Amino acid sequence: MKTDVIVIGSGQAGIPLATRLASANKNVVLFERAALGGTCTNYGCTPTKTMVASARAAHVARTAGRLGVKVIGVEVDFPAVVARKDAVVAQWHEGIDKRIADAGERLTVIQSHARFVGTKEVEAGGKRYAADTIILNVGARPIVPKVPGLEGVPFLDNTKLMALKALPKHLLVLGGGYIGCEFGQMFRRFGAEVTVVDHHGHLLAREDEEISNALEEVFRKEGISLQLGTEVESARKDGNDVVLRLKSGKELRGSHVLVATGRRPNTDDLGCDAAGVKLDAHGFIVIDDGWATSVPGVYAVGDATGEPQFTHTSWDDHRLLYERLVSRPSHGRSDRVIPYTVFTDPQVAGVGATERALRAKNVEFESATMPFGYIARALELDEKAGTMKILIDPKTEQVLGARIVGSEAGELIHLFAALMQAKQSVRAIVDMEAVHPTFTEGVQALVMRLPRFALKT
Ligand SMILES: Cc1cc2nc3c(=O)[nH]c(=O)nc-3n(C[C@H](O)[C@H](O)[C@H](O)COP(=O)(O)OP(=O)(O)OC[C@H]3O[C@@H](n4cnc5c(N)ncnc54)[C@H](O)[C@@H]3O)c2cc1C
Ligand SMILES: NC(=O)c1ccc[n+]([C@@H]2O[C@H](COP(=O)([O-])OP(=O)(O)OC[C@H]3O[C@@H](n4cnc5c(N)ncnc54)[C@H](O)[C@@H]3O)[C@@H](O)[C@H]2O)c1
Repeated sequence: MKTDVIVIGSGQAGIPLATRLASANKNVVLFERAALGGTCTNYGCTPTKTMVASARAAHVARTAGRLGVKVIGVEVDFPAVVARKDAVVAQWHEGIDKRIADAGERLTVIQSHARFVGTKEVEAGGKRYAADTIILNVGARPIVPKVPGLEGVPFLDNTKLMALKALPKHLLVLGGGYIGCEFGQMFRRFGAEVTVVDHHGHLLAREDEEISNALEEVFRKEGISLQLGTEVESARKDGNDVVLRLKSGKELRGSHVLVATGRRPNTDDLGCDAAGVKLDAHGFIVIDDGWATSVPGVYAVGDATGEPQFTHTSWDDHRLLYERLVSRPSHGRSDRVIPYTVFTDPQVAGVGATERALRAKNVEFESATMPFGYIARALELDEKAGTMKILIDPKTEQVLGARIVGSEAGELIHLFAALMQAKQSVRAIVDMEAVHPTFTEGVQALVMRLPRFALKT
């Protein structure tokens, strides 16, 4: 069958590209081998942030005494938490189904695995489909680290953990990155014992030390055990327990293990060789600044490209690639800033470079830091944990990087992201009147800690 456009994968870029192209009178075939909506909707952002909200409610109730409110007997109804999560995911599915229906007859959705059998030809469900334009939005899946014995214990990934019917007694988390931190704190707040193990010396290894430290302090206070800078040598099952043996000889015993050690692209079963689509050494699809692969007319978007693995990045890939496909000018991958947020409590949000990265490249910078607890709003709400950091270019006053660990950090970081995208001086934040009492006042105070913006006598 010949069509105008083939989209493989219904992730954060695949569905909007397929539906918008169909609405623009292209005949589109969208292939999806699992649930429509991909990782974010089914096993990622939507379910986790829904469950994080329940975990926070439990935490706020348990600690309400600090605000002079007595709460007696906080109990987490884990099946109810899971049911609420499933209901929110179902609500998203309704939205996806409507969007696909609204795209009309030009869009055909085929629930099947698709793989290349030629340059511009794919096979799915025993049939062949060809198109001049093919878009790959195949996403990624968990990496299973080479730990002897791990394959033999029934370890969990993010999908399996969220499908549990009962709360684990003691969750061992392998990996202290995004998933390890979000799930680790969430399950601790639900009432499980939690131990996080990472071979790096800090949680969120890519961050500057003081950023990781701020989160580690909170985790330790909440009773999460951190085993950092240590290798897991082997794993084994012992009765109902799972045991991780560390290189030091120490053994960690838990009821369940979550593996959260990064995600690899879903390209090993895509038949890229048959098409001549080039992959890098880790299996990521090699693309140019305009999402074009090594085969003219074949594009790739989202997690499988090796760009930062975020929903907003994949969605933005769709927005910018669509403009190119309909011959409207658009900027490329390199001309955008990508903010991010780890949805722990406090959140950890960032944009641009870390100090470590700037130093490694010998880039000149000025920096300022400020504890989050200095903010009036933080004091009033008793949300004092965290810290903030800004790095600017001394010549242009533009932001090179910013990090916020604190309440609503994921909202606040956009102040810096917008300035960076507009390539404007951070002076705008000094000159802006910030409403009192808001967290944004604290962001302004952070910027005014840079000596050039300090109040003068
Ligand atoms: C637990 C967790 C929490 C997360 N939380 C956040 C968050 O809070 N914020 C954020 O920005 N990001 C978050 N992410 C990351 C985010 O989910 C992804 O970056 C996002 O979903 C983008 O994915 P994508 O569009 O590249 O592809 P995906 O959404 O992964 O979709 C790819 C689709 O392609 C299908 N597919 C693959 N190969 C084939 C094939 N050959 N044929 C047919 N179909 C195929 C797959 O079944 C899948 O449905 C989280 C991820 C996880 C795992
Ligand atoms: N809030 C969000 O935006 C969000 C939430 C969840 C996931 N995600 C995305 O999903 C991606 C994958 O998340 P992730 O947490 O799996 O990966 P990650 O890259 O964030 O963290 C993986 C961690 O595992 C550690 N690690 C790797 N191998 C190990 C081993 N053998 N033993 C011990 N530790 C080991 C690494 O040092 C690292 O700290 C993230 O990078 C992110 O892009 C985003």
